[in-house]
Amino acid sequence: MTFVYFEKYDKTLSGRPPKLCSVTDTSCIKFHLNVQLPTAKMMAAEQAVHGVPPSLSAKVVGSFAYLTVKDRLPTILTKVIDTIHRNKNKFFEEFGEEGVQAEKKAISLLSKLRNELQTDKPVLVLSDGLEDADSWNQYLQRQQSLQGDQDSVSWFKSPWLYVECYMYRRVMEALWLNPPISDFDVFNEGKTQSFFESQQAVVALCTYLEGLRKNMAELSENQLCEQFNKLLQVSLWGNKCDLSISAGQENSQKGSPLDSLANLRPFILVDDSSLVWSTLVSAQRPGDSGKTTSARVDIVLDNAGFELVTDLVLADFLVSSGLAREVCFHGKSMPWFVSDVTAKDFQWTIRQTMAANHKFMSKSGVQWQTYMRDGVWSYHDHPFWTQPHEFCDMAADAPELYATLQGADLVLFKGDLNYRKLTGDRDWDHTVGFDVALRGFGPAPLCSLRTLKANVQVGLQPGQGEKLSSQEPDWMTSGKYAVVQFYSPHSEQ
Ligand SMILES: O=P(O)(O)OC[C@@]1(O)O[C@H](CO)[C@@H](O)[C@@H]1O
Ligand SMILES: [Mn+2]
Repeated sequence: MTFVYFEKYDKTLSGRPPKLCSVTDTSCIKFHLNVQLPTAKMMAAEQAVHGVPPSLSAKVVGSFAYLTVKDRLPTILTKVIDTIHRNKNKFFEEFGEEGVQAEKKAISLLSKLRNELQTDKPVLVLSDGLEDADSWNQYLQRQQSLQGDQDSVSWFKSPWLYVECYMYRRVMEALWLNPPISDFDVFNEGKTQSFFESQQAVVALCTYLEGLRKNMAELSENQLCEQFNKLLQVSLWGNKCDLSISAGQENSQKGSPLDSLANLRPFILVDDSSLVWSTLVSAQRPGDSGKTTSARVDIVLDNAGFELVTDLVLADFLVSSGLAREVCFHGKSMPWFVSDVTAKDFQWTIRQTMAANHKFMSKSGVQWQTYMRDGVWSYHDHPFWTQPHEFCDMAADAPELYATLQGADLVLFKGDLNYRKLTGDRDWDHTVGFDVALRGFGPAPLCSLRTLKANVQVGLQPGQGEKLSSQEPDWMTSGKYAVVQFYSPHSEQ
């Protein structure tokens, strides 16, 4: 099991994570603040108390969590501050002096936040009166009782998943407390840029989709399955293009994504796509009027820009092939992890696709708008997706969302953050089963489509993780590897 990695001292704030070296090479440890190295004994104690491995945390000096909290999160906050400042004139034009005052106050709150983070201050209660504030405050209490009263819940001492989500919620607070700029999306520029920079790839995908739509009726079941696998993999690798991992730096798709699939195949560490396919096929049932009914597929979205287009293309294929009768998209209700999809991004992407100066791209956009209008597609943004909970908490803490997902025949979870929440962002042994790591979460058959960008990975073959660790110490965080990992609650009955 990999517990601790140490960072070679590196002052650069390059987007990609710095090189990691193994636990045995302690010469390069850089101590930060008063962070204590947890011993194997401490970790074992936590596991004994909670019955599960400990949460990944910045308290493990040199770990990816530590590097993220120490370097990447402050960089993201600095960019947020810079973006707000650069938009000062726009705020003045729109709202006059009030807009400029709001800009100043928001920046001052964000600088304070960055300082709290960098000096490992206690996590503060939220008092902005937003709908979800109570739930965040209850979660803070929960963390405090899990941690014991000795230390306050703080940026470097508490679970990484929690503090990282909390940072984005505090960015929301800084804007929300400052009308008239409350609904300014600080990450919007990066998301739209990622879309425009991927135009060539988007055109290639829409053109391919058009060809498929035309010939769909002639495809044999095998050919349909082959096309499904292709578009599933395009959506999988679309997850490489997120902006949070690169601290907001440009990260788009240039050439045709379909051409790279064969070369990328060896980097899929777990491929359960045949189980995803059989789930879709077995959801086809004879309906009342003699017509076959097919699956409802839910897609828990991750990033806007190119990744979202790959998801829409997959969803279009599912519906136009008849494999799905309905697709429900789940997105975020506030700007989140730099590049995640909000309702505005979702609508904007469809509108931009419609307005494109390319026949098949605009045709796809019109088709997607029609699916939305007719209710074949729908978009939902439950507040639970922007809370810090592990998904095993969903049934108790967001029962109505759990019930909604139970109505699906298949739920696709896109991206790394969703994987972290599915597995609780814990230091699992790599050979632990995905079903075990889900800890009871299973509203419906589900599949994670994720490129690896955080050091949690379960469901590998014995020795597979060790081999990768010895060859490429950053295999879990480089975005080079991916998984298509499936679980069905029905197969346990
Ligand atoms: O969910 P996504 O978009 O695939 O990735 C989000 C992400 O970049 O944010 C975190 C780093 O700050 C990592 O867990 C993860 O790699
Ligand atoms: Mn994301």
